[in-house]
Amino acid sequence: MSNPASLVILGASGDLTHRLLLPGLGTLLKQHSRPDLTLVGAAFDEMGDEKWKEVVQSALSESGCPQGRIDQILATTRYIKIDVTDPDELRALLDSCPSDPVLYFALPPAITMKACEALATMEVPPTLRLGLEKPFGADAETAHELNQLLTRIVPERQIFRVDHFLGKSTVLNLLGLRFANRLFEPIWNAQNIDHVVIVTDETLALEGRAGYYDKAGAMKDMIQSHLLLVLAMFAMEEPARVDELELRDLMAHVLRATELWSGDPVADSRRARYTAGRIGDRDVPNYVDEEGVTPENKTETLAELKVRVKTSRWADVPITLRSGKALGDARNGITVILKPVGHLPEGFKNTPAPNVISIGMKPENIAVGITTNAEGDVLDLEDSVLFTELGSSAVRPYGEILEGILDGDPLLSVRGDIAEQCWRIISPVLQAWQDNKIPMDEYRAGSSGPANWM
Ligand SMILES: NC(=O)C1=CN([C@@H]2O[C@H](COP(=O)(O)OP(=O)(O)OC[C@H]3O[C@@H](n4cnc5c(N)ncnc54)[C@H](OP(=O)(O)O)[C@@H]3O)[C@@H](O)[C@H]2O)C=CC1
Ligand SMILES: O=C1O[C@H](COP(=O)(O)O)[C@@H](O)[C@H](O)[C@H]1O
Repeated sequence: MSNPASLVILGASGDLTHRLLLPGLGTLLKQHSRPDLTLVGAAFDEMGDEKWKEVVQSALSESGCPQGRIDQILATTRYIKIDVTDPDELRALLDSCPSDPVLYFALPPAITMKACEALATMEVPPTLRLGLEKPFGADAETAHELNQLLTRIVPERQIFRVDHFLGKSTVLNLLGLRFANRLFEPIWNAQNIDHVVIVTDETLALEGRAGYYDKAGAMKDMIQSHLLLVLAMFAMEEPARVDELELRDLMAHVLRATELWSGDPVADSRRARYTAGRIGDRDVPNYVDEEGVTPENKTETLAELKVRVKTSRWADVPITLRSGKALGDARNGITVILKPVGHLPEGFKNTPAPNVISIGMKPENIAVGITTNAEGDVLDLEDSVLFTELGSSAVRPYGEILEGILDGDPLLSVRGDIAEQCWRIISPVLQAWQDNKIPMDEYRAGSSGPANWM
């Protein structure tokens, strides 16, 4: 049985709310009825209760939530027009919640900061929980300030820094794959792994999100948060038990040891921006011509970063993190390229390619490349793949994340020091980019990236 809670989505008219948050909630409600959950939508927009209910109905039914449970939510949900930076309006919003409030900040980071400053000036309900979207702050300094500000509002246990990649089943599966198999953990180290690549290439372009994205860019939007956390899960030492304290300590340990590969941001990072092109049957405009974009912001839509984890397990293993938008093919996952075998017996007709382990995040799967003899020829080597599709979790990543917040379980939320470490790692790169030390390359929308990156 769940506790009564009022889930207040600040930024209810935004892209995140209708595209990921509400559908995630729908998958959660499909699994577990939460009769005591009240949903409140709040934003600047004038949309009103009726339009909000349409948004909720459409997003929850798209996720397969049974109509009976949708009706339960629709019976009490309402929409409030608010400027979240105004303390009086926030106060009134909190006072109107019928049960323990959970404020979910689906807002641009600068607005989240202002809303938290407003909250810090008032007395809040002692049970108030805060769910904060990424990017957490806008740089290392503001992330630190935000952490300090938040602890003036509620204790750390009531702060949920959201990173929905931690709710993805393949990311969680890194634990099972490594620590519940004899096969993988013994080779999960610099003695056996040559290099690692973690990629999220999207075919989505800006999708009307200039207000947020043009101030963030690929490095802050994806690498600073999601991909560094995936790296932390990928590279962590073995936990004694799977709980919040162990996992978050071990993730922090990896991130504290993570540095730019050579220490020089000019050598260890690249950035690029898409120009007009075609993706499938969609024409995509030049990024700088997209509505709401300020070309002077010099926002990158594709970023790459090369790092190392300075522990004996990972010494000298280059790890590349890459993420971009408007690319021709979606790629989403971790590729682990193993070293060649120590010694290959003489006589084989060919040299085997290195074994590759691919952990797909979307779709979720694991592929292990192996080399065997070709049929009927003991000396001819050929490559094949052992492949398993991971059954996608019935609850989508945002459903998992919301479940943690509603149940008060911080396992899948990002601890404050971890968020700050992620910023520390990319800070020299952001500085070098700001100082124009690294060129802004270009790639055609629908291509696989800049020609000089191949
Ligand atoms: N979209 C995505 O795919 C993902 C987004 N996120 C994160 O979610 C956050 C929001 O992103 P996204 O939804 O894309 O952004 P949008 O620009 O689409 O939405 C921002 C929302 O904030 C509201 N807002 C802005 N200022 C105020 C204010 N002063 N008072 C009240 N409401 C305000 C807007 O209201 P109005 O429209 O009425 O002005 C709108 O509802 C970002 O931190 C982003 O990183 C995380 C994962 C995925
Ligand atoms: O956080 C974000 O993630 C989405 C990609 O998430 P996925 O679960 O669909 O892979 C990305 O499109 C968006 O720009 C970013 O803010």
